[in-house]
Amino acid sequence: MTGLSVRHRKTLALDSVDLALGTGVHGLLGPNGAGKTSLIRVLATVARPSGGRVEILGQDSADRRGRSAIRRRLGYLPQEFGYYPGFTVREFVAYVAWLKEVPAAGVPAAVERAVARVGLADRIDARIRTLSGGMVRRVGIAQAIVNDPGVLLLDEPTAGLDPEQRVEFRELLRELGARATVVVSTHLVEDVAAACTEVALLDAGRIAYRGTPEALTALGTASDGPGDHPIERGYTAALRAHRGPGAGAREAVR
Ligand SMILES: Nc1ncnc2c1ncn2[C@@H]1O[C@H](COP(=O)(O)OP(=O)(O)OP(=O)(O)O)[C@@H](O)[C@H]1O
Repeated sequence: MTGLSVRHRKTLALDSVDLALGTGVHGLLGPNGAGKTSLIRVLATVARPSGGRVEILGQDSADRRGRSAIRRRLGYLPQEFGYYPGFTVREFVAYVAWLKEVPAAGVPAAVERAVARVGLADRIDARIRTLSGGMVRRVGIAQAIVNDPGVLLLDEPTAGLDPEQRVEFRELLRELGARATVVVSTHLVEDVAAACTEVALLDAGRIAYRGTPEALTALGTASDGPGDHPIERGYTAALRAHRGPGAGAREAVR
């Protein structure tokens, strides 16, 4: 994306962001209101930017045909994930497969594979309304991966997952990131440290930091800022450097 801006009435949620994302798992970090959801919604083609250009999988998202092509190859788990409570897991994930134009003959196997990958094979014929919050979140992840997406966008996917499920989910992220471009917005820096190949830190609609989780951790090791874990200290150090005046700020940005 180049020069990407998103405005909500008077709020500039994204301010001319340039970002290129390739295969791998990209952790999108930032304080509340930094613009993470606004960025993911534009990448998911559910929101139009106010300015700038977005190219996804070689297609221009400003172009109607480009958007249709992108949507077939995209997986998206929104922060507020809408589903039909009366559907079974199998019915719901199959419905999304159909929306994504997965060839009909391949749908049953694709659904079973996606549901198994999130550890819900034994609940595949349960109605979604009978599942726990964490299980519903996993249904959300299953629907996002059913079309074997080239770009997978997950907005706070680990919210509501218990620690064991989070560990399993990180493993799944690493697997998915081997072949796809995965963007994960999260407040949990441990998830980033464990599963991401790259980090983008947003602050007030701008990129405050880009680097590997290891580099962010190293920034934390060198800082005496707040945080219980070096990557948390790296997060606060990068934010402070971005916000503060002087040469230090520029150094931390790049
Ligand atoms: N529909 C909307 N109408 C007005 N302002 C909005 C709307 N959606 C987002 N905003 C504003 O845009 C800015 C960016 O919001 P966004 O939801 O993208 O941030 P975020 O990084 O995802 O935050 P969080 O971590 O709290 O989910 C915030 O200032 C928010 O108040």
